[in-house]
Amino acid sequence: PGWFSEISPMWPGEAHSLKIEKILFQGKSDYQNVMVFQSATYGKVLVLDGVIQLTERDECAYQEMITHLPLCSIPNPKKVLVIGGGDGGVLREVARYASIEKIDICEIDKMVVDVSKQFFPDVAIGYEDPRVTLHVGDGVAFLKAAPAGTYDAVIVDSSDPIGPAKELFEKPFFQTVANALRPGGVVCTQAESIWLHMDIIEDIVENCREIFKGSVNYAWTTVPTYPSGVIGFMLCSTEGPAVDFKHPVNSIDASERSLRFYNSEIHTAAFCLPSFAKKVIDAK
Ligand SMILES: NCCCN[C@H]1CC[C@H](NCCCN)CC1
Repeated sequence: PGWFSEISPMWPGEAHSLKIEKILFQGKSDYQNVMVFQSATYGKVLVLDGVIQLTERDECAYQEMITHLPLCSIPNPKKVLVIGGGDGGVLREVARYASIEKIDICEIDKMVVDVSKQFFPDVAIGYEDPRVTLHVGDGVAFLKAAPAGTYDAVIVDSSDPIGPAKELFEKPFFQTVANALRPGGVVCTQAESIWLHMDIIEDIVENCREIFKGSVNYAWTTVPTYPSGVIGFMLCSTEGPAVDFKHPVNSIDASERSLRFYNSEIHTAAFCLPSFAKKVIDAK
């Protein structure tokens, strides 16, 4: 009955719309409004505070890229932490690595976990892996409590800076991530759109260059149902064994036939930027 339009002050003057077939869930958690609807052409859709988080049709692009860009850049990931990502899609991708022994996830909103398990079983399947431990709480506090050097990789699968994820875009958070990573450990964060948020990206790159003394790179990919049709990622490593994000040392795509989006060529291509973005990001 009608259309859902994603109107937000974060992308003024534009709105992507999806045709609604049926609204399946509407609720309000302690943190945000949660909605699920069946769309006409993108499968089921998860919306938080009016912002599209994922659709069944294109979630593979985001979940696979945010996971395999960092994890294919280090030889043998063993301990991985996911901040956010309550829908479970990143967990599904992390679970593909046999070398991994422990997967921690810290999601602030339990309703996101429960709603994903109920309406997006192919995404929430990530929770079924025995290596996964779910912590419901604030990611900043969780990281502060983690012993220094605990993780090989941290993946920050956050929503946008307006709402519960606001502090996941600020400098103190990046410092806590760096402390929780081993030398040569890697972090990958959701880093907005080069078409919409060059100012936010500029600040994030500047903060990351000051905190992460290994390599700092920006990658991007296409997700049709995110505003401007693209989403980016910050890939950073701490001082220690060198990490070359642009040339994967892991070829997960060779063994994983069920990958719908990620492959080692698109891994390398993801770091190629248009000139207007290169000028800002490489200059930092
Ligand atoms: N596991 C999927 C979580 C989705 N993360 C975010 C959801 C909001 C989305 N807004 C994009 C705003 C324009 N850059 C970014 C990804």
